Amino acid sequence: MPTHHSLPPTRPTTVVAIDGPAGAGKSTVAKLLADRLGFEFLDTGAMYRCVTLAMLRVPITPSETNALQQLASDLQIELSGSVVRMNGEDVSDAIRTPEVSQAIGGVADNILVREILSDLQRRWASGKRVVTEGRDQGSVVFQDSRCKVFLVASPEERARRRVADLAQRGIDADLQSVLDQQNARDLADYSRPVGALIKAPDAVEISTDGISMHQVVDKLERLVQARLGQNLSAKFSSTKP
Ligand SMILES: Nc1ncnc2c1ncn2[C@@H]1O[C@H](COP(=O)(O)OP(=O)(O)O)[C@@H](O)[C@H]1O
Ligand SMILES: Nc1ccn([C@@H]2O[C@H](COP(=O)(O)OP(=O)(O)O)[C@@H](O)[C@H]2O)c(=O)n1
Repeated sequence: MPTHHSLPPTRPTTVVAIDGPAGAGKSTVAKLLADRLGFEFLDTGAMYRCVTLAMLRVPITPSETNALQQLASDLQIELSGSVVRMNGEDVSDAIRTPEVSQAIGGVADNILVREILSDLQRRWASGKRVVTEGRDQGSVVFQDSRCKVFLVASPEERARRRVADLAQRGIDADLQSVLDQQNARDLADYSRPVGALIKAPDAVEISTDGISMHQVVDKLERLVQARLGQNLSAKFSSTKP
């Protein structure tokens, strides 16, 4: 039986939590910030997207709550950088179709699914330095984080970005229908009883309207330095020759 002294030292978990509505720029800036800091990047929306894709493939509906919860707890989700694997299959592109975005609300509303995925997120981050992004990272999953950001942009700007994003991936989408779908998702995200999109009281709100993603990352880096300065210098001193 291992003694207390033979157990490996547990590294503290350091989390920068970024929340905000769809298209605010969370995943773009979270990835860039993680690269700059030497942190890992956690895209929690990808987990909700995996459960939704699996649900559509069976197919079952969100109203089949027991089957949906069983599906979520049986699903093996692996996130590594920008690559997303579901039961070993690379689904990095398949989870980002408009069909998945449209069906995701019923999955994200399920309280037990949220618990399963929140638990997976905490285990994934355990002992790491992480920039995470989603809807409930600062308010629920990583409430203890000392660095929380609430990223926003106007609905029109977010929809324009999403259309450009889809076009780059060869998906032709019309601005008004993207805006309509986005409004429906915003409403669901802001109003769900558990895990609703909400600015944590200790989060800093940053608007990405009219500023480049690099300017946003500069702001975030300054915030991280101010809030986590000591933890960061620990990293730099440990990597010195
Ligand atoms: N500050 C910014 N200015 C302009 N476009 C941006 C900015 N930040 C992100 N984008 C673009 O907006 C789109 C949506 O960003 P994304 O990071 O996917 O948002 P979210 O993760 O919040 O849904 C991407 O195409 C991205 O390149
Ligand atoms: N932590 C999270 C992350 C995503 N989600 C849900 O998953 C959906 C897709 O998340 P996403 O981050 O991939 O979406 P985009 O903002 O990239 O469009 C959101 O609209 C939420 O309904 C959630 O409920 N909680």
